[in-house]
Amino acid sequence: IMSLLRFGSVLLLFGCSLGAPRSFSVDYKNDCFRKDGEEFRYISGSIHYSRIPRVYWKDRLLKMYMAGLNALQMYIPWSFHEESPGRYNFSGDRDLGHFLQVAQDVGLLVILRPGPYICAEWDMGGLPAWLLNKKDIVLRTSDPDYLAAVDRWMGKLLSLMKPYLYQNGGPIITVQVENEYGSYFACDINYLRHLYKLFRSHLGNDVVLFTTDGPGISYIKCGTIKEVYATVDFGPGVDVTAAFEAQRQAEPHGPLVNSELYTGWLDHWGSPHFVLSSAIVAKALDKVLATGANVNMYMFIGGTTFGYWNGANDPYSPQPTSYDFDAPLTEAGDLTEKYFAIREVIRMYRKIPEGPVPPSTPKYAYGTVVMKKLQTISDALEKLSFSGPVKSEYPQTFIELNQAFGFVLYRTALPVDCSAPTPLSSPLNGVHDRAYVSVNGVAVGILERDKAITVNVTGKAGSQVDILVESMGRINYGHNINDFKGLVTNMTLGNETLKGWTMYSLNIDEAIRQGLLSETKPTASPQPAALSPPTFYKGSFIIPDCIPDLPQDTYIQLPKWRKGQIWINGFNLGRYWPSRGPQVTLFVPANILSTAAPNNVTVLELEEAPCSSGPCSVVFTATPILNATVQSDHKQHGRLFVRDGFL
Ligand SMILES: CCCCNC(=S)N1C[C@H](O)[C@@H](O)[C@@H](O)[C@H]1CO
Repeated sequence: IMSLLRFGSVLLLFGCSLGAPRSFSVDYKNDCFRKDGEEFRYISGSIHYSRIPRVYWKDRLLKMYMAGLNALQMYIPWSFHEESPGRYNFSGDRDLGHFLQVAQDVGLLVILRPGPYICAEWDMGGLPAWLLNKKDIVLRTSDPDYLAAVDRWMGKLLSLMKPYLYQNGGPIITVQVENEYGSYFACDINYLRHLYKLFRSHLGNDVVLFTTDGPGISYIKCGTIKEVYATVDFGPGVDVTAAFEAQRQAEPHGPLVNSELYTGWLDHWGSPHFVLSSAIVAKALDKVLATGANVNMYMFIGGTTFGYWNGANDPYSPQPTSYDFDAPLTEAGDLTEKYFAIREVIRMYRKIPEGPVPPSTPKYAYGTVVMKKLQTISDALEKLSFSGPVKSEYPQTFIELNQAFGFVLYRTALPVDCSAPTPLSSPLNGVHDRAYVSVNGVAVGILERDKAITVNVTGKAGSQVDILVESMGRINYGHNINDFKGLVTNMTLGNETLKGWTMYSLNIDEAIRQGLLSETKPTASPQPAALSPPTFYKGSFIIPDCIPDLPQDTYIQLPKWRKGQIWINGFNLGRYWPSRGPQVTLFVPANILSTAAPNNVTVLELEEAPCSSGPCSVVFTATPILNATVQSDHKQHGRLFVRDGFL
């Protein structure tokens, strides 16, 4: 008997139990989930590992656990892990397995949302841009080329996920198929059925699969199949009873689930920063929990969309670098009044863990860093274009030039003398998404998708016309997610179509990593101009290693700069656009800073840096600014105020 007891205790030590095997299922009889045979309700929060540095995953997850959550909900952005076909990346900040292990160590179960499409204000809703190599691909359908890529990706991903299923000893209790498919135009039930069979083939028959759709029959009709448990999502202000009645139309029995109770909302460049009061969120959470329903709060922490990863809404409206979402934990993981208000609501429904909540991280104001002018994009072409120039009669798109993100330089020449200002246009609004136009190295204007399709140019025949085109992020929701970038239609000068193009695919990130950009000899004090050709600037600062606790998190602000991209020690921090707002500062996580060497700051200013009137600088401050006044030329999104019922 002693040896049996000893053996049993060893098994328990390793999380096995001599009793019933680990199980998680839907109990249709009692309208609930069951975990290991016991009734179970999840109170969950969304966190995107792809928007938080790996070093901070445990801090954020602990804060979520201490708020009283028993689960987290996470997306897997396909493009984050397969940037080109067959080249997978699951390391460092993309180490999915490590994130799942930390979640389990902290004591959080996992609601996995692997897509293949995820929306999430992520470029093309998480779908990799290289799918657009097939120009007429119909994404999120039974398109054979799309499904072949999905089968390969899901074969790789779901095989990695299987050991992390709850039944197999891991934290994953449920897996979502697709994402709000009922909101998509295609309504291709065979596609959903294909995904169902694909998920079952890799994950087995035990794991609970579910779908999520808006709380209405119009969404549920095309978003659900009988083999997969249907859930709904809705924000504060939506009538809870009506929303769950909609779910009951698809699932007369089984647990009630709100998969996305919005705690805030997304931002767009040029629109006011969205905030939602703690009282509204707490009241909405209480109403949902009072029904006995399961709930996931979207977002519990939003984090940062680093690099070029952000998406856009349609009509074309790209989202900013910050994904703060006015969530209970700020972009930097700081505790807010909303965090504690939510915690008090949860306390009414389940025991809250005892003990200290990990504190907000200190922020350090490293101060001003003087910036020196480097080369313009046009001057540095041979350093930036690793693949060299491509010539063709008509402009090619980013994808045709084998580029997914960032910038491409399109070069041509004036075919005739333009002594009078002559319109250079994209008559079909084909600049995707913003273009910076120079003639013989002099900036002459900006073209912008849906906003500005013409600039006037002058110059002699043969003058060099440089058009730097910037992708601002692919549409991630709705009919037009197959969002090609670059000059996607022809350009005209006057009434003539411009022909004879030389295009440079630019790998700026690699050029900066290799330190290829050089300073330029200071020219005679340039006249202050309203616009300059896209130009690099560089500065550096030392963080002394004798100050305890440094480096710490910080924010970077660029006073009087207009729009561009920032790299710190080669890490692509994201886009800045203080001239449009609402975001003015960018979060700088401590892990990209160093006390062992000077910290290099590289800025690509696309419009005009405040450097012509003397030394220019950037500033590292301790406080974020996400709600600056914005240009009011931006309309809000109907769906935002209609579907999600915000007050
Ligand atoms: C303006 C249209 C927004 C569409 N997206 C909506 S409703 N959302 C639902 C979607 O499932 C989620 O990924 C997020 O994209 C969320 C908004 O944060």
